[in-house]
Formats: sequence, C-alpha cells, structure tokens
Amino acid sequence: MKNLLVIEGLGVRFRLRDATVHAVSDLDLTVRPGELLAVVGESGCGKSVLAHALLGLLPANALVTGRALLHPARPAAPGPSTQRRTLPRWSSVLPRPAGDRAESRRGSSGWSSRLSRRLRDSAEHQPEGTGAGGGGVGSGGAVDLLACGEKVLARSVRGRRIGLIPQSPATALTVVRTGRRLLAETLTAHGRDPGLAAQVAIEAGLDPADLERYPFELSGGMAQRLATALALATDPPLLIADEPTSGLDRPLVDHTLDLLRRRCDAGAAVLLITHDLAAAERVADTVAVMYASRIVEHRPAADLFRSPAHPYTQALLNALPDRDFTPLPGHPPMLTALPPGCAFAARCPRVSETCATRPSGPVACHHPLVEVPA
Ligand SMILES: Nc1ncnc2c1ncn2[C@@H]1O[C@H](COP(=O)(O)OP(=O)(O)OP(=O)(O)O)[C@@H](O)[C@H]1O
Ligand code: NI
Repeated sequence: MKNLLVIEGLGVRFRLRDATVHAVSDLDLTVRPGELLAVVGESGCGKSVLAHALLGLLPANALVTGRALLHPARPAAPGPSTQRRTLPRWSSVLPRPAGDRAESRRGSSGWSSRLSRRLRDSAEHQPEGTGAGGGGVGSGGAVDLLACGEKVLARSVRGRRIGLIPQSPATALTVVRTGRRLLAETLTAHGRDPGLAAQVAIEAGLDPADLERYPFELSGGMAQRLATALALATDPPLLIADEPTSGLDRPLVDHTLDLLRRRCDAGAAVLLITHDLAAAERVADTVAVMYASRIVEHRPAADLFRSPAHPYTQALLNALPDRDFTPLPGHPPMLTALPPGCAFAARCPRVSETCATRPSGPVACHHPLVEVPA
C-alpha cells in the first residue's frame, strides 16, 4: 500500500551558546496506512524530537533539514469549500511550540501569558490552507511537514491529519477545563458528536466519572489516558504516540497497546515511540531502533525480535527481563560531540578499525549479526 508518511534526510540540531546538539541525523522512515511502526531506543536518543519536528513543535533554537511528506489518507477532497470546518487553532492536548516566532518576539514566556494566548488562539477560526506559511503543500494533498509553515500545521495537520499523545500529558493538557469539556470540544471541533466523550474515555481506559475532574486533579496515569482519549477523539489517519503507556499498570499498558493495534487494523497508521521493547514486540509491524540521533536498524518486527542484526539492538533485547536480563554497559555519546564513525563503537563487542567510518543501510553496522538485504 502507498506510504502515508515519507521522511527523508531529517536532521534536527539545537544551537546552544557554545555547542550544537545533534538530536536527529539523516533520518529516513516511511509509514503506511495500517502500519504500526515502533521507534525504540535509550533515553535522549532523539525519539521525541523526531515527533515534535513532524508536528512543528520544536523551539526556536532548532535547525531542521530534510523533508517529511504526509500524503492524504484517502483521495484528495475536491476543494476547500466542500470540507471547510472550523477548528480551534490548538488542540487541547498539543503544547504550543516554544519557538513560536510571535511568542519569541513578544518576549513573554510566563505560564499564565502562554495559557491565556492558548485560550485566545482557541477562539481563532481561520480557513484551511490559505495565507502566509502555506508553502510545502503539493498538488494531490501531500504536505511537506517541514516546509508547510505554522498556519497549515495548525489548521489542517495537528489533530486533524496527525494526532499526538504527548510524552508529558500532565503538562500539555489545558488545565482550566474538565476532561469532559476538553473531550467534548475536541469531538465537536472535528465534526463528531460531543456525546461520545464517555465512550471515547472508556476506549482509552479512563473511567467516565474521572472526566468531571480538571487535569491537575488527575494522577499521571489518568492524565495519560485522558491524553489518549483526546488524540483518539479526532480520529486522525496518523497517530504519534510518545510513550503512551508510561505510568500505567500492566493491564492498562496492554489495553492501550491493543487500542493502538486496533486503530492500525482499522486502517490508521501509528508511530509508537517507546522505551518498552516488550510493548513493541506485542503490537508493532515494523521497528526502527534509534541510537545517538540515528536509526541503526529498521526492519519488520518479527525479524528484528527473532534475529537482531545490529549489536545495539541485540544489547537492548538482552537487557529484557525475559531474555538475558543483562544491562547494556556504558552510556551513549554526547549529542554535542558525536564521533565521525559508528556512534555505538565505544560500547560494541564487535568493534574493529572499520568502525571509525560511518556505516549505512537498513542495518547501520559494519559487523551485523545477520546480513539484511538493502
Ligand atoms: N530545546 C532543546 N535544546 C537543546 N537540546 C535539546 C532540546 N530539546 C531536546 N534536546 C536534546 O535532544 C536530545 C534528544 O531528546 P529527546 O527528547 O528526543 O529524547 P528521547 O529519545 O525522546 O528521550 P526519552 O526517552 O528520555 O524521552 C536530548 O539530548 C535532549 O537533551
Ligand atoms: Ni522522549
């Protein structure tokens, strides 16, 4: 089936005063409708930055290169007049990008001013795909997420074509509305019946009674499930779930994973970002392993879990309690000082002189455990 998302050569660097953080490097990925792609890797390897780059949620000190084409899930609609629907500019659950230029110019970054602006922005209703910042929109409805600009992202991508379950929902949720109101507003904005709020909450594993609470009254796990419900409410063709099971007990972890799997089985695509390899093994079709800003192995999940090819993937699997339970020694390199060759070399049992040069291919290793055709 045709790809829904095609990422080519994605790079994200953050400029600091005296250094540059290479958070994502030369990243290529594709996601098809119906595919659950899991992105796994140790803390700080660039997983969330990847998600935020796709949604235009990076701060102002980020330099983004490459392209990320999002194709229409179904054949392109005939024209804006037939499908124009007013949407709040910001989904209830999406953080405003810290680098929003207008915000930086105003120089006001306090919590209350950000919140009041978010509320004001929620009242703005603008037609889709017009005006400044509308570059990167190709014929046939494909959008280059890295070039289309904030207006297109806000009006027609975030929430509508790509949903996000953010990694820290407790801080991303709008705090002045109850869960029920957040859900009802989101459903309404997307042309769905606000009366479905309870049903969507149950689907996400949240007791509908908890919808009467404000987000700050929820536990971490409850906020996680409310964020999941909000992302489901928009029924997006692509869902990015950034650690959607953190803070959940095992039965709720399985509930959330099975929910994501069912979305794929119904034709949506899911990009699942997780530390939890067991979670990826349970539901993923394909797995991309990230190490120090790069994808080092990208293969069908069944192949990767049966027979890992990159020594880093093998080390991650060996650390699982139901395998060797052997922790991976050492630490990843600083993203401000990445080596020119293989970034895993310093921790790799198979290292040789060749590893001073950078490997490439579906398994970025000079000494893979199994040969994987390109
Ligand atoms: N605004 C920023 N400025 C500088 N560095 C940043 C910024 N945002 C993220 N980083 C750095 O980018 C790297 C990747 O961060 P990211 O949040 O993507 O990691 P992650 O893989 O999602 O980790 P975790 O599993 O802990 O969530 C980290 O080293 C982080 O410190
Ligand atoms: Ni993260």
